[in-house]
Amino acid sequence: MTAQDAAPGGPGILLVLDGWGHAQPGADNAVDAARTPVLDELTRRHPSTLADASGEAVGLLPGTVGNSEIGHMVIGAGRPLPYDSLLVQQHIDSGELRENPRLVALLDALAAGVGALHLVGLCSDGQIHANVGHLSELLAAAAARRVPRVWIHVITDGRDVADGTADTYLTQVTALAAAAGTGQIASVIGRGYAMDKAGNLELTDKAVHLVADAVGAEVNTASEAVHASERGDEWVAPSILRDATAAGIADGDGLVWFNFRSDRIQQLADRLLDHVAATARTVHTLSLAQYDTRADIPALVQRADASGGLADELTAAGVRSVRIAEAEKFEHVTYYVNGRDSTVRSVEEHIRITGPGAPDYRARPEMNLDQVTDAVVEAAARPGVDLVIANLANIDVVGHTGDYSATVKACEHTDAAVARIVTAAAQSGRWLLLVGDHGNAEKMTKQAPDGTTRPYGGHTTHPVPLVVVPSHEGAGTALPERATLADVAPTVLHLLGHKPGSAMTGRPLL
Ligand SMILES: O=C(O)[C@@H](CO)OP(=O)(O)O
Ligand SMILES: [Mn+2]
Ligand SMILES: [Mn+2]
Repeated sequence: MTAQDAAPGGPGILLVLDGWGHAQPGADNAVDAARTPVLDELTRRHPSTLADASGEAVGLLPGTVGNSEIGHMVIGAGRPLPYDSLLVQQHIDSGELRENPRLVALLDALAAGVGALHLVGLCSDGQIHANVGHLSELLAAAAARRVPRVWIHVITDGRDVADGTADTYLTQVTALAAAAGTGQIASVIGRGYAMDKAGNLELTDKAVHLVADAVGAEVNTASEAVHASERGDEWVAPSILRDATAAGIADGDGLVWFNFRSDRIQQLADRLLDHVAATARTVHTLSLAQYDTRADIPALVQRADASGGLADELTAAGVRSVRIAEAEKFEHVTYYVNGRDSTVRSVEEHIRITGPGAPDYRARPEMNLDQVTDAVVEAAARPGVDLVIANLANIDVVGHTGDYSATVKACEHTDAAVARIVTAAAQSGRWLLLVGDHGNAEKMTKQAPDGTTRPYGGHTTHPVPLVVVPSHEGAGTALPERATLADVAPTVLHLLGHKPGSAMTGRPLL
């Protein structure tokens, strides 16, 4: 890319409002109900549109809700990327998974050595971290290779799907095992313990000792464990089935992780493998899709290449960017926007805001938003910074509590933060592009399989608002009626005065 390619452009701010989706006004639309005068005014006064952030528009299976990983990867890549859930499903549908040489070798070794197979993963069809449907293929493969014993370690959800649905998924797991002719639920634990990603190792260790050593509350049935939970499906206590107290990992066993997303299972995977090795056991382990673990876990399905996006184009053009988010979403504005690349490039500065976490954000919908906003305002004031890329986590993270009023507050806190950022942009002659990464807070209830309407803190297939606030009044033409997240990077490059990257299929929206 050379200077003469440059269109007129200048410095700016790319601001991702996580979980900021668009839907018609309604009783469960917290985004619409919240008092957000600044966002309302920006959307009214400046070029804005709706961007598709789910399904095939971003590289997911049709009808699949968006998620932060693919959302930020596509925002950075400027093109849809086949996501791990899609690649795994294709591998299953083609029959390749069942014949995958790595899987066959593991299963045959267990059959020959009479070792047990442990299957560990989130059991729901939320399609953000896992799909319980993938379990059936693994069970079928184990049955076909005559593995003598298959233990299923269930992680319950309540976050990607409506809370209070874990029992339904347990029934589904039991049915899948019966259909495959192999597999038995050995343990049950909530994702709050097993899928912590914030370094709360006391939570992770409960899952480690449950799966590795069969240490947990003894229950007669998995349902008993679910119904005993006082904090919903996400926090089902670590429980071991009475007829599976021998289900700990024995030397020579095999273990397949069936979450296709790494970020919330990798802490458990590393911790469990360390523990097993430290107790003189060898476990042969595979993951359905690639993990970012310290341990080298061979994957059955490889990731799509996500290079050639914004990070590469900014580096090539010498455009300096500052990345800012609080811990919950820090990897999103660095690793994922950069195409699953943890390199801190010479033109990048990464600022991770830490502050008091809260196991329950209902009580703290503001999270660490003030500190994040301070950092954005400070970076925007620096002339040497061409681009600020920041994520405001509140609408999504508080949305995941499923608590409508807390989520309304999260939207209102976000609006106040946007007000400060708009002022900072104007004072430093910057344009500002605001966009959601997927929907969440615009739909806070969902019908459960039993027909009841329940609180829902999960993601949606709704489009997300995309607003371009020009660097000076009067600039900025109308945007197309509809866009996708793949158009964000080409638009950011255009606003900076550069052409889209050659690998980008999205287009500049103005
Ligand atoms: O919290 C998470 O891990 C998922 C929901 O399970 O949300 P997001 O994709 O926004 O990170
Ligand atoms: Mn998100
Ligand atoms: Mn989310």
